[in-house]
Amino acid sequence: MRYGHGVEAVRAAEGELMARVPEGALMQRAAAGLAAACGDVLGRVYGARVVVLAGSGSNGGDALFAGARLAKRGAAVTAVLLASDRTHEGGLAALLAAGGRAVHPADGPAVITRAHLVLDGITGIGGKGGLRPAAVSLAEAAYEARAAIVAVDLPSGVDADTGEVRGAAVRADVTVTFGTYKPGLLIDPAAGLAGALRLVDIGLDPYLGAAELEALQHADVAALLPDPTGESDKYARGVVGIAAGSQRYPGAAVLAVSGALRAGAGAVRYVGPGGEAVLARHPETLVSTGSPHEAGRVQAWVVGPGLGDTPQARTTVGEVLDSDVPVLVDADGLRMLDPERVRGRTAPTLLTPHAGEAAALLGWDRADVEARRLEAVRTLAARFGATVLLKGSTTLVADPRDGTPVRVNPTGTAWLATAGSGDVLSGLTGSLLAARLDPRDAASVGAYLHGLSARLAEGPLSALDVADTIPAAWRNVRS
Ligand SMILES: NC(=O)C1=CN([C@@H]2O[C@H](COP(=O)(O)OP(=O)(O)OC[C@H]3O[C@@H](n4cnc5c(N)ncnc54)[C@H](OP(=O)(O)O)[C@@H]3O)[C@@H](O)[C@H]2O)[C@@H](O)CC1
Ligand SMILES: Nc1ncnc2c1ncn2[C@@H]1O[C@H](COP(=O)(O)OP(=O)(O)O)[C@@H](O)[C@H]1O
Ligand SMILES: [K+]
Repeated sequence: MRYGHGVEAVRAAEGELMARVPEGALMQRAAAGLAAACGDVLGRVYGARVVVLAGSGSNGGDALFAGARLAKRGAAVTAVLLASDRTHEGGLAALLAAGGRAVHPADGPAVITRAHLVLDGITGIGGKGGLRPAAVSLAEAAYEARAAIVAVDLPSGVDADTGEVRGAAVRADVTVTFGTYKPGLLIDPAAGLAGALRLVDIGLDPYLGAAELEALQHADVAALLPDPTGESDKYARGVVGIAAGSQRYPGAAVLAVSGALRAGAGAVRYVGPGGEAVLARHPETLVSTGSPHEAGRVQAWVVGPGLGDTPQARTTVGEVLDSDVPVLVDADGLRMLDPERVRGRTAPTLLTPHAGEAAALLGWDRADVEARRLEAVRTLAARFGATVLLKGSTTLVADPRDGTPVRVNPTGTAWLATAGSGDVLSGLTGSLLAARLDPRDAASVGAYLHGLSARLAEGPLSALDVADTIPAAWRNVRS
């Protein structure tokens, strides 16, 4: 598991640790890890041209001390001092003593153009808002130069706690972060500016407290995957009911059923007008045309994909919500969903909106949901008393229980932004719910396998390709 903590938790942990170690020790640990990472990026430190963009805080201090270490190893290091009267004194002295030099920001672009590596030490967890004008031109010069850009702790200009980017920000190739991952490194749009992540242990772990975010890794997913045992029959493995599709969108039914069948359901019951299309593709499906409560016993329901917005669709959603098994509500099922109705359910509910659907449920603009995903997903979970999986370039899963870390999905590719891939996710996740995974686990394992399937499919893909690659993703996680 990868854990993430917000700025307050990091500052508190740093405070406790600093009281136990000699002054400056933490910064030296950070700088040592940073210099080692720069060495790896450069390949050869001796003779390399390195530029340190040094802001006025400790982030600049880290970068200057790392610059000093690189200078001692034979790099030509130039620091651009963004606030020359407030530069970290110890860091600057160390750099100068190691043979580095310092220049005014006006001279920055010229040295950046010739650099092999630019260290972004403008702001870290103390940064507020986007980059200020003097820093913007340096960040642009770095982006245009051929240098590798290594961000110190965070790409400067992003919001460490939320992943928001409210103005100009550094676009890094690598971010070397200290002690723990910050939310802004894991959640888009900021995460998209961080490049490859590298965590340096500075000894904070014992003081960090409960995580705010978690990202499952292969081993965590492997431990959660439901495998049939020798005793299992199809009912024990879980029967999933799918109420999806319409005359107009029968494909959504096929896709949701595909996702469910590929994710190990013992059986799939399909209810709705898409039965013919479903059977043509998946003859193993148990199809009925009546209403959900006439369909036979299931261990979980998926309702919504391609359902349309008719009175019949509403009745279907209502009936499914009346059931006493876990329910996943997606797409059209999310229209006009009543929070009290969802809160009143006796079994868990999992909502899987994309940003547009989340915006409609929240009464926000879609752009605000995309900019403030963490807040959006938490607000929805609290309002509906349900687990919420918010889809998009970063998929998040929030649980209504207080203090439960939000899960961030680390897999996926932008190729997933293809019509119908969300329908596959709903079927896949429904199967996991039917296999009796807790809704938060079902949602995060579902998103993980979905994203991994898309990656394994490599390149352009259709929604059915994603479904067809789920078994390969399952094996990949197990291997
Ligand atoms: N504490 C520890 O033990 C350890 C901390 N560590 C390191 O310290 C970092 C945190 O350091 P920090 O608290 O000094 O804040 P930091 O990120 O440097 O930024 C604050 C400065 O930036 C300025 N500034 C703000 N916004 C700005 C903007 N938009 N554009 C430009 N400038 C802006 C602001 O100036 P002001 O607003 O006062 O003008 C202020 O001076 C942390 O990320 C990690 O790298 C590691 O060494 C491990 C041990
Ligand atoms: N830029 C992106 N990067 C990664 N995954 C994405 C991106 N955009 C969308 N996705 C994923 O693609 C899927 C699209 O689902 P959805 O929006 O419901 O589409 P549809 O309704 O067409 O099925 C979701 O799993 C979502 O997380
Ligand atoms: K930085």
